[in-house]
Amino acid sequence: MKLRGLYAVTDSRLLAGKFLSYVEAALDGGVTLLQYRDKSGDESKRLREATALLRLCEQYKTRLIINDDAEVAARLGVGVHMGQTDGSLTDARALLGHKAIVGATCHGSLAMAEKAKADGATYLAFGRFFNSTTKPDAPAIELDVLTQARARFNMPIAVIGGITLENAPHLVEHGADLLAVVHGLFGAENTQEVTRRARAFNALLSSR
Ligand SMILES: Cc1ncc(COP(=O)(O)OP(=O)(O)O)c(N)n1
Ligand SMILES: Cc1ncsc1CCOP(=O)(O)O
Ligand SMILES: [Mg+2]
Repeated sequence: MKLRGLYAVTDSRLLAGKFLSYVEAALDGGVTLLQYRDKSGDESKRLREATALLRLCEQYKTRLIINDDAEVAARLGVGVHMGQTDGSLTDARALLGHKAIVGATCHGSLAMAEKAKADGATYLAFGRFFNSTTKPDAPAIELDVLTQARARFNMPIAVIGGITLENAPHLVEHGADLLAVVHGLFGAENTQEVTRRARAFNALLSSR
């Protein structure tokens, strides 16, 4: 599967009061994958918001990914992103079927990436590469991991953590396919700026 471009990741706190308008602005600028990431633990809210995002994604022909929760992904017929403590990747793959996008957090570990590949991951996610206001405590990793991963894996590689339009070119040069971004995309003053940033992130990946 060819997966390359901007991977927009939502954040319920950052997007409070402007959730759908900011997501639609990003979709308008071009989004390869949209991840619904909500850590509130409010299940009915999660299902309601994810359903609203699915409608928008259908309109813009974008693939929706649910963070952490393979059951919700199965209910909606979309993909899932699984962290190291979010349950079994093999089970998620079995639940969602062979066509679904199943992403896996590998932090900075090639061994985790090998296992994720063997367990049926669609893409491998590495990070955090830079300081992140969204998840400051995520383990920091070096750019060198990306170089090694690119040389070893012939499958889509997502990168995450403090990515901005200024630092993203380094990640693309080192082999990233998907730029997974929260604050660097949605931490904008207005919807026009979100759209401009989405276009600019995509331009970094389309020129190579
Ligand atoms: C694309 C992408 N990469 C990594 C993560 C982080 O997943 P995880 O380690 O499970 O942490 P949380 O996001 O659940 O806090 C991600 N969500 N997306
Ligand atoms: C979920 C996650 N995992 C590692 S860093 C991160 C947060 C990404 O958000 P931001 O792009 O704002 O740093
Ligand atoms: Mg998780």
